[in-house]
Amino acid sequence: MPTRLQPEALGLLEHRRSLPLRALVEPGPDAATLDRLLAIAARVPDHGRLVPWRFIVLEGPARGVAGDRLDALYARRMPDLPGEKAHMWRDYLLRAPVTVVLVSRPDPAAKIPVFNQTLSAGAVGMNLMLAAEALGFSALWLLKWPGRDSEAAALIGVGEGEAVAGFFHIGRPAERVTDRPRPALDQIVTRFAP
Ligand SMILES: Cc1cc2nc3c(=O)[nH]c(=O)nc-3n(C[C@H](O)[C@H](O)[C@H](O)COP(=O)(O)O)c2cc1C
Repeated sequence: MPTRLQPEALGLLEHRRSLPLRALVEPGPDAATLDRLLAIAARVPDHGRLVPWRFIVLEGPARGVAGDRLDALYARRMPDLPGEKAHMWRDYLLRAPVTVVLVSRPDPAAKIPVFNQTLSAGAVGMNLMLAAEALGFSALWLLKWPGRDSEAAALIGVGEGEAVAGFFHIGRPAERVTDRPRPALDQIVTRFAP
């Protein structure tokens, strides 16, 4: 088959970069667009077709409710928390119009190694980033305390045996940012020379 370049796809792959949370603004994706975005995100290599990942969508007022619950737990954990941080997780979750929590749920009893299953979740994350961009949005992949603490993660519906692979904050891009340094190929590529 002849090679067919896809310039738009290449442009996206060669120039995409993350924006800061403050630059992800309303309007977020509507329900149909978010479904499309998640369907694209889920189109990844998946050894054994185990679907070892899932999504939890935080949108609308549910973001604030989730944030309040996280703030309450955070305050219990940190009795000396300064007053100005009392609502930090609420503020965090209300920044972007939509946040998708990507949950990794490898099956340890499966024949497929857990590592393979975990890598598949990472692939979902990157696909989600690219899908957001292709649909006219921008996404930021973060994994802060609410995703790393199992009790906090449970407050937003993450179960036992599951782990948060990332919070994907999605919105319209309100800023342009210059690229960050990328690794030089000679630092990361070697050729096996027997
Ligand atoms: C699993 C994962 C977790 C991350 N968590 C954070 C985070 O908590 N805070 C942060 O500043 N950046 C975090 N990052 C990095 C940002 O997502 C962002 O990608 C990076 O700063 C810029 O990359 P890009 O412009 O190439 O997309 C994380 C990245 C990954 C893959």
